[in-house]
Amino acid sequence: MLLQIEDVTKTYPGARPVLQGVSLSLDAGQTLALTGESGSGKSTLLHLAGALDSFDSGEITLCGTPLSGLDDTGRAALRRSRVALVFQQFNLIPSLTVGQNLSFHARLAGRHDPAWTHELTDRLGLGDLTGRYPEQLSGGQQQRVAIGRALAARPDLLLADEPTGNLDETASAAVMALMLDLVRDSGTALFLVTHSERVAARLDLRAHLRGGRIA
Ligand SMILES: Nc1ncnc2c1ncn2[C@@H]1O[C@H](COP(=O)(O)OP(=O)(O)OP(=O)(O)O)[C@@H](O)[C@H]1O
Repeated sequence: MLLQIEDVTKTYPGARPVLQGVSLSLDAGQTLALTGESGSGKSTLLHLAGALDSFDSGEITLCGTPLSGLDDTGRAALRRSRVALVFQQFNLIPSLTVGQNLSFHARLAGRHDPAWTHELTDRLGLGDLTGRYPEQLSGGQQQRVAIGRALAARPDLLLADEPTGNLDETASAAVMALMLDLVRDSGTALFLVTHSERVAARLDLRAHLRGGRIA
């Protein structure tokens, strides 16, 4: 099991509980779509799964490591070696070219593989854009760079929070199709937060959050 979430609860200070006993699991290479109304806790759960934040009770085991026993430093180390993230905001580094952005995280993690980065660049249709800066790209192109950057380090788990939320329908469909092809071919597991039933239907597993639980 790559990711196991067991009876997890989470309350932000001064607020009512967001997650109230959530359990789900994901095998290596599996894809999971998480849906739920706005404010139901989808991003919160995704952040917990990626060791980005702490939780109150229950357990999350990522790549065999129970997260409850880790402090911020331990969580950061696990994240760097195993997890990649793609958000609605593309979060590219503005002062780096497309080519430099693509290899940035893989280099940081000591896992830069030029042949794989080259393949990603080609398959994402970014070959002619590697010398440009993020501000010189369309939204769809920027998100393709963000996906390439995320997968360049060959993570075990890709966490994607509404990755096509800022794109129009055509760009959104193209980016989603590329992301799904790439995660399947590279054996990366995908935990995807989406509002789209059509996208959710294409993944292996589905979970729906309601009232702080998986419905
Ligand atoms: N850092 C925080 N501090 C306090 N409350 C927070 C924090 N982050 C989220 N919340 C609250 O927790 C609840 C769940 O938020 P979350 O972002 O996980 O929902 P979501 O399902 O991803 O929503 P959306 O679909 O609108 O992005 C909301 O009521 C939100 O206001």
